[in-house]
Amino acid sequence: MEVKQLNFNRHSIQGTIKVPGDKSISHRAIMFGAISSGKTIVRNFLFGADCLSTISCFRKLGVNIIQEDNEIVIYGEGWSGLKEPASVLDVGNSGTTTRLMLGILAGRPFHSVVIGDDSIAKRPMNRVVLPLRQMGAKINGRENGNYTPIAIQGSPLTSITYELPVASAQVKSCLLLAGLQANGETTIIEPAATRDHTEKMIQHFGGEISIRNNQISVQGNQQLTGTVVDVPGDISSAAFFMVAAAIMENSEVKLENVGLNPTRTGIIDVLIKMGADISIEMNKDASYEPVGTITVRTSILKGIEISGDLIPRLIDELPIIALLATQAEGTTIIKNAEELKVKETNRIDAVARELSQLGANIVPTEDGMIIIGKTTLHGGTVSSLGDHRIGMMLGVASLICKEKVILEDYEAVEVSYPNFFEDLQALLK
Ligand SMILES: O=C(O)C1=C[C@@H](OP(=O)(O)O)[C@@H](O)[C@H](O)C1
Ligand SMILES: C=C(OP(=O)(O)O)C(=O)O
Repeated sequence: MEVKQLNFNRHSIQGTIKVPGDKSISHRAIMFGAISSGKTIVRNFLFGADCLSTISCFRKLGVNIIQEDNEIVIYGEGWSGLKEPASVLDVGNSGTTTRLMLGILAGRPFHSVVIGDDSIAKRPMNRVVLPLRQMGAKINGRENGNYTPIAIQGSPLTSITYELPVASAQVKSCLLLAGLQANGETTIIEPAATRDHTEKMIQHFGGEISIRNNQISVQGNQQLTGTVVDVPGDISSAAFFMVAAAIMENSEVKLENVGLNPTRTGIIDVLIKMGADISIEMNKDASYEPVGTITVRTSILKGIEISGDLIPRLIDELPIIALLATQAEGTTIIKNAEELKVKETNRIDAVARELSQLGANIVPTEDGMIIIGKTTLHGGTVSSLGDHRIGMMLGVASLICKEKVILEDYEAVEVSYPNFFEDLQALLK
C-alpha cells in the first residue's frame, strides 16, 4: 500500500483541462469492436486499469487488439471470432467488465471462468446471473453464482422480457448483449433512466434497437460492423475538478471535450441547484455522443435534496458531491442511493468515515447520507480504501484542509484516472 502526503499548499485552481476518455464508453468500444466484423478504431481510449482489464480479457478470448500510438485498433471477426480462453478471465477491479462480458459469454459456445480482485469478489452478480440463466446460460459460481469466481458455459439463448429490479446500466447492457445473440426479441424495462451508451453503440456499430419510453428492445441474431469510436472525456472524472473550482477561492476551471450525455449530467444539475457558478457550451460538431465545455468558478453554495430519478444520473459522483455539500450552507440529503453500498467499497460508509476523519459532519443512512454544512476541514490521515473515487475525492478535500492530509492507498486512482494527481497539481495556483 502506498501513502501520499497531500500538502498542496495552494489556494486556488485555475486553467483549462481535457480529462481522459470516458470509462463506460471505453469498455463498450472494446467489447463492441470485439463482437463486430472488421476494423474498429478507438480514439481517446481511457488507459486506466479497468479498461485495460477489458482489453486483456478480450485478447484471451482470441481477439486481435493492438495499440497504435494513442489509439486502440480491434480486428473483430464477429461473434464467432471469440474463442474458448485457455486461462481465467481476470476483470481486476472492474464491475462493468464483469457484468457486460457475462452477457457476451452467455451466448458463446464455450466454457470460461471469470475472476477479479477482493472488491469484485464482494459485488453481487445475481443481478445478471439470474436473468441470464432465464435466457438459457449455464452459470456456476461462489454462493450459487452470486460472486466470483464464476464459471460460465455459453449456450443458445432465448429472448426475454425483463423488468430490472434495480436501475443499473450494467445489468441492462449485459442483457442487451445477450439479447443480440438470442432467438427473438429481448425487451428490458428500466425503473429509471440509466446511462444509454450501450444503446447508442449498438446503433453506431450498425445494429438495430428500439427505445420506447423506458422499454428497450433488440432483435436477436444481429451481426455488427466495426467502426470508429471517438471517446469523449469522462464527466465522472471532470466532476472532481468541477467541485474543486466551486469550493476553492479565486478559482475558474474550464473542462473541454467532456461527454454531456443527459443520462450522465446529474452532477451539473446538482451544481446548478446548489447555486454554483457554472456554464456549459455544447460542441456543434460532436458525433453520436454529445460533447461540450464546462466552466466552473468559485461559488456560494446551499444544501439541497438529491434523490429519485436523479440518482442513476450521478451515481459515481456521489462521493465528490458529498464533499461539495460539506461546503454548502445548510443540509444536503442524499436518498434512494442504496446502490452505493455495492460499488468498489460501500461508498456510504467510506465517504462518511473518511470525510468525518477530516472534520466533516456526515450521518450515513440506509439509502444515502445527511451532510450538514458548512464545515471547516482540518488535516488527518485518510484512506482511499482501495476505491478510486474515494481516493480522488479525498485528494480534492485536501485542497481545502487547514493542515496536511496523508492519503493511504492513493494508487487506487489508476482504475479510472492514472494521472489524476499530476493533472490536479498542474492547475493549482
Ligand atoms: O454501465 C456502466 O458503465 C456503469 C454503470 C454504473 O453501474 P451500475 O449499473 O451497477 O449502476 C456505474 O456505477 C459504473 O461506474 C459504470
Ligand atoms: C462503480 C464503478 O465502476 P465499476 O462498477 O465498473 O467497477 C465506478 O467507476 O465508480
